[in-house]
Amino acid sequence: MSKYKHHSRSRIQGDGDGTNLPIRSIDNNSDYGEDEDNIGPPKLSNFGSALLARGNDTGRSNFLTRLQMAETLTNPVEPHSRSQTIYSQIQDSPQSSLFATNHNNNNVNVNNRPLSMTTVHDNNGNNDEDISKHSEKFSPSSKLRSMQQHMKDELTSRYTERRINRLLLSSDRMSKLGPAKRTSSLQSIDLNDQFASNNINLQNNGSNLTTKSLSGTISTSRPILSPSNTDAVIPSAPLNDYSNIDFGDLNPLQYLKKHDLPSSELPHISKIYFEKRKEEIRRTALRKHSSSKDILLNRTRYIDENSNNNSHTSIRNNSNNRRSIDIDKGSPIIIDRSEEPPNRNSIFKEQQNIDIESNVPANDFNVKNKKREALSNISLNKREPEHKKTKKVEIQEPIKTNTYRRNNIVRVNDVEYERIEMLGRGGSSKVYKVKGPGNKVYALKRVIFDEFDESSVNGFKGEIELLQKLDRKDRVVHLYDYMMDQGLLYLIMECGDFDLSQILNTRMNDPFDVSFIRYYTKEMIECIKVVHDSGIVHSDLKPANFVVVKGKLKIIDFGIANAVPDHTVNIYRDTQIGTPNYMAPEALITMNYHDIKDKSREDSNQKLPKNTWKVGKPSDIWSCGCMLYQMVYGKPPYAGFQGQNRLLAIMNPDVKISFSEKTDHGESIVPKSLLELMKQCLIRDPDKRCTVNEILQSSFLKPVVVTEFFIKDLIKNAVTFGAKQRYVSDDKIEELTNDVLNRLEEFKM
Ligand SMILES: Nc1ncnc2c1ncn2[C@@H]1O[C@H](COP(=O)(O)OP(=O)(O)OP(=O)(O)O)[C@@H](O)[C@H]1O
Repeated sequence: MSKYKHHSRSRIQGDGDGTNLPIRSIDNNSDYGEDEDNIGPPKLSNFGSALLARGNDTGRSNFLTRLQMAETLTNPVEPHSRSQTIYSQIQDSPQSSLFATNHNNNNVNVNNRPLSMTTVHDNNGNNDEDISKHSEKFSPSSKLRSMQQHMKDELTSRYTERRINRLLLSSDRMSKLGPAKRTSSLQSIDLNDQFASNNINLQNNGSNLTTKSLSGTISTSRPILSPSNTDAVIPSAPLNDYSNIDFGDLNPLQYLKKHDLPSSELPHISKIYFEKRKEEIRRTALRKHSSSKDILLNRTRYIDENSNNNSHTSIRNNSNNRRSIDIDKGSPIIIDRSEEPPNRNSIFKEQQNIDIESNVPANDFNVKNKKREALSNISLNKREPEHKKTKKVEIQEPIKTNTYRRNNIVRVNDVEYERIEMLGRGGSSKVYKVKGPGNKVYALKRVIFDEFDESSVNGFKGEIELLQKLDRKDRVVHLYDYMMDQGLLYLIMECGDFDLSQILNTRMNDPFDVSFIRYYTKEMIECIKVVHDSGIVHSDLKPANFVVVKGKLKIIDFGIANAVPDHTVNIYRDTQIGTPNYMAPEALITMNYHDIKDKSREDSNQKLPKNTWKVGKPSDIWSCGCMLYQMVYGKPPYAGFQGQNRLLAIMNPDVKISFSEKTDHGESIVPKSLLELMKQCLIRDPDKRCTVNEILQSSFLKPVVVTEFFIKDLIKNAVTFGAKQRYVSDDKIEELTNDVLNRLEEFKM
């Protein structure tokens, strides 16, 4: 610093009078922003290096050319040492000063550049202060002096220019951020500067750059906050009215130069410039604020509407159909907190933050007033827009990532479930494998229904009730939790591994395996028994409604199930739903109220809707028969008929189901017990159909398994008995037969 001071002074002393140094710039395109990294004023030598290293080769070569010209004029005979010294100093020595350093080594090659053939230095250690003497020593010509003076002027003006710009920049910054650290460096310049009389005083708000005079050296004083202090600076009156200046991309200094204005106008122009900048910043912030306010308003309105209507993000069209919202795209019920509008507290916090950051001395009355004013205008606009913009992006970013993450999260009664994969989908539902608290795996069924359709609401309520009723029954998936809200139903259930339809599909081309059929038939009937024993008709039994949970088949989905008192009782539906392939004829045949002659309704004169369908426990048995049939022959009984014909075929008693003794593969013989069971399940008359208990006791599910030895022994005993007894009565034969059969019971599986 002192070095810098010293050289500055030397230089001015070299000027002779030291006054009214014109502010000039060699390079109008100087990027003063580069200077931001330098703390404190640049050293002259740095500046010299920067001048050459700026990348402007033209500028550098011009400068060197001028040096060389001066050299040539000064010393046409011995051109070597002096300019080379300058050149190397400029290029190489950040510590040295262009005119201050004494160099004895005149053969320094910097950056492999050829040594300059000219010099303004001698080898005797004369420094820049003595340049004029030096010049006189070698050549007293006035032309040389003016040349050297010109160069010095140029450097001085460059330095001055940079310094002013730094001051302007720091002043600009101060206007936005309040006094910053750099202020102290500015102050230290001022304190150390012996040319304090030639000050440029910057006022704190950055808008007033005032000066008494500009001369050889420009120093800055500490920004003055107190209004009384500002009196100390009396700006000279502007030559013109600059209030309508259009700066374009120019800063005040560039403007000054462009319009060839005297440097004394710089403070006035700067004032206008900063005022305009401030106004621009304010407007940008206001725009930003108003748009964020709009968003806030919209969100608030949106939330209000939703809470008032007790609805959620689902959108209905006029025909009352829910817009299908895929859970993949985010559940409407999920509250994405990252998108919640900022509340008043957060805004207040932001204001506080801004106040803290602004770091304005609190004891200053004006500043306090400004603070209040800024707060009342919502002080989001108090900071630099660029800075704010960056901050805004930072806030926005997590929303994206959050959105992605939250798409996998579903909240049911305040418990979060993370989606793992989709297990299956039904008519109006999707079922997901989810991870819940404690990393436990569940099945989450999400059903969209018309919340304004009473029957569907009741239907789903019924399903939940049935699942709850059957809770803890071993053959029904366990319902852990549910949430029914605004057209969406969430069921958190026990998770199965596969459903029966998947199992059947994978075994489709496998050889006929009676054990497999027996096993799954039994599993299926066990499930149906639990349902029927609870007085419930499922009425939509199909392979997809059975899932294997830890090796056990369990029943899911009671969507259209109904509670009925006993096997013989039917219920009457006003809607025909179910899966045609597995539906019993009675569930398909439309009845009108004249046709209804049902035991359970004889005593009632109740009018029934015109189109009704009769379903009862036997309907489930029919469905069961269809599934059995599919396991044996690969497809349900009427699957050969397409579309409408299938329904007609099921309803038509003349369309008989064929029970082949051979499977589709041809080779295998279908066991009689199995054939018999299928026939019993697929009897058209529901009243004649077998029940679940009968199926469970059927010889197919309870076959007699005896050993070869048992058969041999039986035959041997029968022959021996016949040989000994010449006459055996019919009663005796019956008795013996029953005895054998009773013994066989023990061999039933
Ligand atoms: N608890 C569960 N565990 C494993 N998978 C399941 C579970 N619940 C349902 N699934 C799977 O999701 C599919 C559809 O489920 P579900 O049958 O309950 O839906 P739905 O809308 O009632 O279908 P539909 O109305 O057509 O009967 C099932 O076929 C099964 O593959």
